[in-house]
Parts: sequence; C-alpha cells; structure tokens
Amino acid sequence: MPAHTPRQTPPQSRLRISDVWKAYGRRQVLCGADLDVPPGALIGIVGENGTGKSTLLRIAMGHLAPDRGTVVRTGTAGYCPQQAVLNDSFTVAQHLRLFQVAHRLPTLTRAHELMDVLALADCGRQRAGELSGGTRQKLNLLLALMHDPRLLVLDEPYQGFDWETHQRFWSLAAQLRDRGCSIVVVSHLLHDRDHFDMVGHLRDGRLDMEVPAR
Ligand SMILES: Nc1ncnc2c1ncn2[C@@H]1O[C@H](COP(=O)(O)OP(=O)(O)OP(=O)(O)O)[C@@H](O)[C@H]1O
Repeated sequence: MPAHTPRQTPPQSRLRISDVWKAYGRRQVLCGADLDVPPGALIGIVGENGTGKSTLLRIAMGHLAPDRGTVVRTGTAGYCPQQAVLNDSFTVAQHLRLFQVAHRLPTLTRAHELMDVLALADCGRQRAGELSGGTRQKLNLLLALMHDPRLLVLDEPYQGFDWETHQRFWSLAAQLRDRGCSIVVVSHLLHDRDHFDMVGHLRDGRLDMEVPAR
C-alpha cells in the first residue's frame, strides 16, 4: 500500500434489541427481551430447549418480525442458522461461488483461509447432499463468515464438530472478537461458557445477563 494511502478501518457493528415480544399463536415466547452487543463483544445465549433462543436470533437478523419492540443493527452481518440452508445438489465450491457473487467479493481468499481453519479444504468437489452432518455444519459456518462480517449471529454453530474443529472454532471466534467483531452464539455446552464476555440466560421470555466467573 502506498505510504500516503489512509488505512481503511472497517465500520464498527452493533446489535441492540429492545423490549422484544413474540408469540406463535397463543404460545408467548419472548416477553420484553433486551440485548446489547457492543463492538468487540463475544456474547453467549443459553436457555432450556424451546425457550426462544432461535426465535430471538431470527428476529435479530430480520428474518422474523417481532410483535413489539425494536432491533437496531449496524455493520455487515453474518448469520449461521441452526438448520443449514444449503442446496444439496451444489458442491461446496459452487456454494462458495454463489455467496461470492451475492456478497460481491473480489476473491475467495478469505473463504479459502477459513476452509483451512475448519478442515474443509479437501471437500470443494463434494455435493452438499453427500456431506456428513458435521461437515455440512462447517459449510454453514463458512458461508456466514466468508465475507468478513462485523457482526456474527451464530445459532449452535458447532453441532457435530469433532473436538479439534470445536477448539479451532473458539480460537477463530476469539481472533474475530479481538479485531472488533461483535459475536452472539447460542450454546448448550457448559464448558463453552468460559469463552464468553457475557452470557444471557433466556428465561420466561427475557434475557438475564451475567459475566461468567473465571
Ligand atoms: N414457526 C413456529 N410456529 C409455531 N411455534 C414455533 C415456531 N417456531 C418456534 N416455535 C415454538 O416457539 C418456542 C421457541 O422455539 P425456539 O426454536 O426459538 O427455541 P430454542 O430455545 O431455540 O430451542 P432449542 O434449544 O430446542 O433449539 C418453542 O416452543 C417452539 O415450539
């Protein structure tokens, strides 16, 4: 880069959810949930099955409208849904190409780096429908990360990962957080709690935030 070219700092991201309510028919799931994810924070969302964690994340991403409340999102976002949205007849490489076009990425350099981190590099020619559950989930995560978003919303992103990939995921999450990325992760695993700066317990439709004890 020429000496006179100012360095581009990527815009900061933020997610702020305020007083969000959501019911499915008569089933009231969220009852005034609040969540503030500042730049450079790694926040875990925990709670029993069916308490509304995925609902909250879908609302955060604008995939589902709340009945009441507001969501403010700034900066580019990457979303890893609980169920991978893949085309089973496309290969891994074709998925990358599709997302490259969608995100208007000039190269796939970052995607290839992430394929190495997630041990996906040998899978380029495999069709999504032929992938194992864990490998499918790696592709799901890769597609959420490959455009280097400043906000990451990840719904149980490491389901089916082997232990080594699981550890690599956490190193990657820490690196991204240290670069100012805001990250929200739904987790069911007790031993993951040490990785979080804050943990939000979803109970009775609201989030109680706690700083995990080290
Ligand atoms: N589209 C829908 N229509 C009706 N009910 C739904 C719908 N989606 C979710 N629910 C219900 O809303 C509640 C919350 O679901 P949600 O998937 O958000 O919970 P969760 O905390 O993510 O669960 P899990 O830990 O099992 O992934 C559940 O009782 C679920 O059955």
